[in-house]
Amino acid sequence: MEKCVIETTQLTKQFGKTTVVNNLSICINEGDIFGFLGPNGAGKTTTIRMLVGLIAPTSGSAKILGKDIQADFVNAIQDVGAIVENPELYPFYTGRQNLIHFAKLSGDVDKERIEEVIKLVRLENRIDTKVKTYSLGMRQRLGLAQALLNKPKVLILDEPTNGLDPQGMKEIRQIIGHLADTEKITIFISSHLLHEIEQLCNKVAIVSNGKLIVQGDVKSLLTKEYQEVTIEVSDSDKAKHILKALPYIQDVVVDENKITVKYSGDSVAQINKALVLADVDVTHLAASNGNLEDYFLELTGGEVIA
Ligand SMILES: Nc1ncnc2c1ncn2[C@@H]1O[C@H](COP(=O)(O)OP(=O)(O)OP(=O)(O)O)[C@@H](O)[C@H]1O
Repeated sequence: MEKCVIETTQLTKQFGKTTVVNNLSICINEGDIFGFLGPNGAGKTTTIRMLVGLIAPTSGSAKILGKDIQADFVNAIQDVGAIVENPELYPFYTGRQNLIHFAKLSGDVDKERIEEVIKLVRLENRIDTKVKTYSLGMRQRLGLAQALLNKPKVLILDEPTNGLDPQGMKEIRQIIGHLADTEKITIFISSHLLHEIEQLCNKVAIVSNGKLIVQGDVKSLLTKEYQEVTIEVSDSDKAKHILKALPYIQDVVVDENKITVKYSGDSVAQINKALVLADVDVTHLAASNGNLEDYFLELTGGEVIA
């Protein structure tokens, strides 16, 4: 079996009588972009705080590159870069001055590495302006640059796109994807956004109420076997009859003049064509994501993941 770069074994954290992380056992392999997915309050941040040694587990253990976080903290953490909560940055320094400051603190970071990380997070254009003028996305990218200074083999990121607009989210996703590809960094990323994990990660663990629900390949766990489209038509009874006869249709549900169709493959155009050829006017046609969210509700026992 492949070795785990990050491994938790029955990791548990209780605050008073409340169990926030409950017997969590997960394994992240080298080169994974691993999504740690769960609704707000599922215990993601608490897990990450244990992974980076900010708090101690109540029981169980966590290892990074085979080294135990509790028993061998300094060695376990030496190849880890992390952003937990908001990165601490100095607003009256420029981005570059912040990086120089953090490089000095960590000791053995040379000037070339500072230039490299600026490029990796795509902040070349704004690196010499003060951080107080940065957008949230730019601050996150500077935080990421700081986490990269020591050339980590493992990056642990707690909701790095939280609060960003869609463009800012996309930039962070692109940067993270690029880091995994070119720098060969294994990445652990928490999120409550299903679509984000779907777009970015190859592996996923889904947590709810501190418990692992399932872990595995994103493709096999999150990708639907069928797609869904809603159609509005002039004659829904006739449309239903026609659609049900088509080989790639899995299900047809009629609600007045609105029809929800589950279909396999790439057949929206064919669905449209079949209806039009049978003289059914299609007044509206829209792809929907309904099932994925339904699937999640099922998995998390009714808790919504956006
Ligand atoms: N120090 C603490 N003392 C008591 N309860 C805590 C503490 N830290 C976290 N909790 C509780 O543990 C639960 C899980 O919190 P955690 O922040 O780990 O969840 P999360 O999945 O990261 O969600 P979010 O995205 O909302 O931060 C929450 O109910 C929270 O109130």
